[in-house]
Amino acid sequence: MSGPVPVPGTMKQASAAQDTSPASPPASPPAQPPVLWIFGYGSLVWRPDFACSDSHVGFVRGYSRRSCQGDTFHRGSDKMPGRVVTLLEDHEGCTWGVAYQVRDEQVSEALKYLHVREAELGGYDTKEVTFCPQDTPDQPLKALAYVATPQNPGYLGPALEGAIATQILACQGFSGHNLEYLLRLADFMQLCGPQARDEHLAAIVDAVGTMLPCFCPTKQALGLV
Ligand SMILES: N[C@@H](CCC(=O)N[C@@H](CS)C(=O)NCC(=O)O)C(=O)O
Repeated sequence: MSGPVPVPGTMKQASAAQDTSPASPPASPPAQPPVLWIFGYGSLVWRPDFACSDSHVGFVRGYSRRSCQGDTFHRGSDKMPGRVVTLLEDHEGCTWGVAYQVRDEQVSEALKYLHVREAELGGYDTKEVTFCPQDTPDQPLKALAYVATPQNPGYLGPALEGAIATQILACQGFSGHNLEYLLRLADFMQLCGPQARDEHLAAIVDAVGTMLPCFCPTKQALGLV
């Protein structure tokens, strides 16, 4: 369901010397569904940046959100990779986010955009998940999620929340500071309500809060009073 659509004319043509049978017509690009749901659980919850026809807040079961993916473009650099989130399979896990409905021409536009933003620049791959809208959890939807697996070169793996907070505070990239990424996601989770609490995310935010005075000393600490 994802990945670049082959561009007609770039397919390998059979050479005349080797093959006298008439060339088969070029394969048409893979058919894309007229309606597709895309599940966002990181920056996509607050910056989807693609046109959609509908969206719902909700959750996917069987996965936990973890800050395990390194990011050397959007929120970090090659020397100082930031930390962004991915989904880890977890039988007892539940991750809240937003599902966006794209229709008709929106489908190819969204997939083309997300392939660059998520796959090429972020190291994410696509995975089908079952999304439960907050208001109708008994009417689940199949959705496409972008997941950074341990096999991708940018994967950093788990770390203690204090170490993750230190890394986030020190990193920024093309899309902004890594702290903005964390706090905007935390803001979204606040809006989802207490039933959506993400202990991992909350622990990182708490750790950042204990470290910020070191980064933002008070006037007293600066001897200005
Ligand atoms: N795929 C997850 C995570 C997406 C994510 O955070 N991807 C990074 C790529 S490394 C991104 O798009 N960052 C844009 C930004 O930080 O503004 C989602 O569904 O939200």
